[in-house]
Amino acid sequence: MPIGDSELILNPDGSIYHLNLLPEDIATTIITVGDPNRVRQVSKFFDSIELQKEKREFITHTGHYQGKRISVISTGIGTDNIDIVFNELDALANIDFKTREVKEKKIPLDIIRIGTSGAIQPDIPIDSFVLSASGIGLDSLLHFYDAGQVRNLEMEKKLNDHLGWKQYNITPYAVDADENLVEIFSSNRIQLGITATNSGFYGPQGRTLRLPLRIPDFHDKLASFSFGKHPITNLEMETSSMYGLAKLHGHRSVSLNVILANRPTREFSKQGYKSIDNLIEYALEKLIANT
Ligand SMILES: O=P(O)(O)O[C@H]1O[C@H](CO)[C@@H](O)[C@H]1O
Ligand SMILES: O=c1cc[nH]c(=O)[nH]1
Repeated sequence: MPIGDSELILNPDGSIYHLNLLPEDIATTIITVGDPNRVRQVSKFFDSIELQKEKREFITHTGHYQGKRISVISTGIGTDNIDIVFNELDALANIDFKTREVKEKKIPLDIIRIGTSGAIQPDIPIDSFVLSASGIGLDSLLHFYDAGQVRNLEMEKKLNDHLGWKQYNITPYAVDADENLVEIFSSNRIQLGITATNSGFYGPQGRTLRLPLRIPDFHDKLASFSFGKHPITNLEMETSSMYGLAKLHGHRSVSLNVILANRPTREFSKQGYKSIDNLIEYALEKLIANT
């Protein structure tokens, strides 16, 4: 049955509603960044840029880097935006916009986040890199999808028992990164860890400026949890939902983050742009060497 006009929304030029893109505009390798200005920071490394489009906070550049076609797209902040970006990217790849039917032969995408984050372990240096082996969702996005088959239910159970946050109506979900992409982007330059994703930057990451917080031992509870080889290392706002929605759609996803803040030591990077540049170069190098 064709997907209705109110569900798959196309603009008058045939492009998808929020991303403003046509199916041919995207590569199958996609870098996502939160900050729209970071799109330029990535594409400045490309040998050529064939397409630049934007709408709202969603800027896309598609080009070639050492012979590989790559798209870089800004998601803006938060898992609510990840819901839009991942559903619309999948639609671009796997729904026929003319018939409004899901295509029989699916195209898998590789989606790599180059983001920024705050460490919750004191020994993770500012400006270092963390690769999220798993994402823990303190947000609620994945609870709206039938996602049991892609969640790490064993980790979820152990985590929920450890946190005891049902009293605050918080029931985290957990999803692992794509194993092959973890291998491709691993090296001694990047630390693997479990990333906790939440729906805000202040209270939801245990920050207080003027408002008192409800969970007094928020960081300690998260930082004292580990599963398998990794503790929870860092907090940011996209990874858990990326992993969930990528897996549900049959895509591969991995999240790489520069540590800009160390919450226990209360430090913040003084060279954020440069450190992000370093992670972009690292990610592009790994992409070319391995895919
Ligand atoms: O730098 P980006 O990729 O946006 O990532 C981090 O920075 C934003 C908050 O400042 C959130 O999106 C968080 O996940
Ligand atoms: O502490 C931080 C730093 C960057 N991004 C976040 O979401 N949190």
